[in-house]
Amino acid sequence: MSRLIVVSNRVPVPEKSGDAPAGGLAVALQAALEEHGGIWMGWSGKSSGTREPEALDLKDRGKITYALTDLTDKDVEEYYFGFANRVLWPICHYRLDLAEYGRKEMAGYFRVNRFFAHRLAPMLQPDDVIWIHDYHLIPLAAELRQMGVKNRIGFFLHIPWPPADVLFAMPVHEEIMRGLSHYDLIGFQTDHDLENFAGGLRREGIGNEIKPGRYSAHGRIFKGGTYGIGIETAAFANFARKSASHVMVRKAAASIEGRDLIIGVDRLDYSKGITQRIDAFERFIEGNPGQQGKVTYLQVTPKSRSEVPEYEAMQRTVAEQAGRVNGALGTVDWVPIRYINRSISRPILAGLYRMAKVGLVTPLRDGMNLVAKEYVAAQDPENPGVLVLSRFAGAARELDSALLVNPYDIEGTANAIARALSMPLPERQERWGKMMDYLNEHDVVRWCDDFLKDLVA
Ligand SMILES: O=P(O)(O)OC[C@H]1O[C@H](O[C@H]2O[C@H](CO)[C@@H](O)[C@H](O)[C@H]2O)[C@H](O)[C@@H](O)[C@@H]1O
Ligand SMILES: O=c1ccn([C@@H]2O[C@H](COP(=O)(O)OP(=O)(O)O)[C@@H](O)[C@H]2O)c(=O)[nH]1
Repeated sequence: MSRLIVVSNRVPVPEKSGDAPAGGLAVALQAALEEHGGIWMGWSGKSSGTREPEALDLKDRGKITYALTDLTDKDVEEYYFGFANRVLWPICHYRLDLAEYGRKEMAGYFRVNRFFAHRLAPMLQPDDVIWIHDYHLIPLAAELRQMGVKNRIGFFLHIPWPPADVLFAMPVHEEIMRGLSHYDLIGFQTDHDLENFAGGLRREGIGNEIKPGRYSAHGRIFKGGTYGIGIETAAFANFARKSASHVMVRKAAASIEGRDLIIGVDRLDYSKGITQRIDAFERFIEGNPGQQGKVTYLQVTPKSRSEVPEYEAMQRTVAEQAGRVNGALGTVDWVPIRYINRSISRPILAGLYRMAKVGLVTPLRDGMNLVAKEYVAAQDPENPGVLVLSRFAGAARELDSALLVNPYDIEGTANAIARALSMPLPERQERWGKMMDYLNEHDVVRWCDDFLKDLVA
């Protein structure tokens, strides 16, 4: 394959060549970029204030060039917080009630995509393969095509794609759908997302599936497929084993004083179902008084997108709820919920996952949910914990040996927690073994290879 050009809103730039990347996606894409040579372009995460951003900041790391651009305050406000995270994010997570449309934000979104195209185009060579990631950058291919770029361009959506009736509530859905038709391959996390996309094309009368995996719309023919993102399974399992002796993990283990640990790890986001999960935990304790004082529920929840009002409001809601439940259920020597509002490093997280008897992953809607996969990979094969997983996470399409729950059903989730905590070892091992086999085979490197193979075919 020729050079690979990756574009995503956020770019994990290593400090120096050979540094360990921050997570699975970075590992896989950096490996692919190393192999073929290439560029990873995106937003620096910084603002240039009211001034036009300077030229791209280029950082060479081996065969990879990281190309970062600042955005103006107005861009960040309208493109990132405004349209991407207050319109596309809620719509794609089926939350029509939370979408806040504004002409200004929509214009800002398309303007920033044009700006990205103008910065990227001069660096392109005719046989480069371009891979664009996520909802922030849907119109980027259309902008590049407008400038005469004929390269193969693929797009992977990390979040869900909604059914037609939800999508059509978004005023600019036609432009968004048209934008997608400029790609050569569109990848979704699950078959449900792909079906929703095809349904939207049909319902709008703008296109259809002309043969399996091949679509026609807006006068273009393109491919669509399902590529559920994986993790670095073997590496994660390995460092979970080592993390057990990490000083912070040992301290955490000592502090729970032999109680069973239940763990939840999520960005503070309304899509993650955190309030319903706390309700379910409370219901579990109320329904199982014998568990009082015997379990600790650790909820790790770093703040996210705090400038968006819905996220800011959630900070208060979840903190108050955790406080209320602790007040109602706790005793002088037992705090049922430990609610942590900051990010924990992956090595420590891996050790905590391994210590936890139950991994509670109950989003109301999620593209994939890598935490679910990491929790499984981190388990001790001799004594694995149980994953309680929302049927509405993309991961549930793959990890069907988890205890699948409907997160809106508080009683059902409470029962699943009880069942997980009392599950006999042979059943735990059987369920875990099936999930681990799947994760070993479908790791993040395979995800990357599968997508790129189809893109260039
Ligand atoms: O960049 P932020 O605004 O701080 O948000 C963090 C990331 O959130 C989303 O993650 C999604 O991708 C995961 C990997 O494919 C998937 O498991 C998860 O279900 C999705 O929610 C977002 O898509 C990323 O672009 C953000 O960087
Ligand atoms: O304190 C934290 C919380 C989360 N994560 C990582 O953030 C990612 C979250 O990915 P996921 O797909 O579950 O959800 P997203 O936040 O992308 O919607 C996972 O790799 C977690 O290990 C982390 O490193 N520290």
